Amino acid sequence: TGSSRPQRMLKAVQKNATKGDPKSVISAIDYYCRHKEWAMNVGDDKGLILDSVLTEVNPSTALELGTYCGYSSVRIARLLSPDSKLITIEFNPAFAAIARQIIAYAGLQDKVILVEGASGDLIPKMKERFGIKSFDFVFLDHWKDRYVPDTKLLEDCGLLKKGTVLLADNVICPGAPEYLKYVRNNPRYESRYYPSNLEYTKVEDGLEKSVFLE
Ligand SMILES: C[C@H](C[C@H]1O[C@@H](n2cnc3c(N)ncnc32)[C@H](O)[C@@H]1O)NC(=O)c1cc(-c2ccc(F)cc2)cc(O)c1O
Ligand SMILES: [Mg+2]
Repeated sequence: TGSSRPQRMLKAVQKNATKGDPKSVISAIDYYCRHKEWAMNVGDDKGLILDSVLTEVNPSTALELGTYCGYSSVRIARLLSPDSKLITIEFNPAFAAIARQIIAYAGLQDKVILVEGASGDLIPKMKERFGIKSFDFVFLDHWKDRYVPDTKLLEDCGLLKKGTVLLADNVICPGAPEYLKYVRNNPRYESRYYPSNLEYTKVEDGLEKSVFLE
């Protein structure tokens, strides 16, 4: 059987990026996905918005839901300060295996804890397993109909604190209409939409940033 798209993406990183250089890993993936084979990374355009929100928040503990191949894990971890950590959750073992290799190639394995499993099962275990009191930043990029249940789960597990920033990908394409309704009509959140485009295309998409106020 042939290779998979994630395997080809990893090959492109190993061929075109410099080991230990996160910026070159990001560029190698963006080049490959724009010119060779599309893939569902947050991408370079929305990536710049992710970078600016991260720089503003400067989180000590960050959570990512939906690692895929680790592109946004590398984007996030490269901007974390020395003792900060990113926990990223991915339930597809094949994707997780590629992501581990891409994160390691970027030299960021000490800042990223990749956990294999479903967000709904793992979020309630964050405190006991990883000693997390609360998250400063959450990047939602997994199944779009899990954004609302998992946000409620994070609230119920006491993993959000005053000022925690949630940043959600794909709120227009593929779309997360229930999530937009939830955060925009909820007095416990202050939300703002950042217009952009679906990764590597001209299709409209954007990120929704929601600050937890409770
Ligand atoms: C959902 C995927 C991203 C990953 O999330 C993991 N996952 C899921 N649910 C869970 C869980 N509950 N717990 C842990 N991991 C979990 C999965 O295995 C994928 O690897 N992302 C997308 O589907 C996605 C799709 C598009 C897209 C847009 C236009 C098109 F024409 C076609 C596709 C764009 C994007 O930017 C995406 O992000
Ligand atoms: Mg996405």
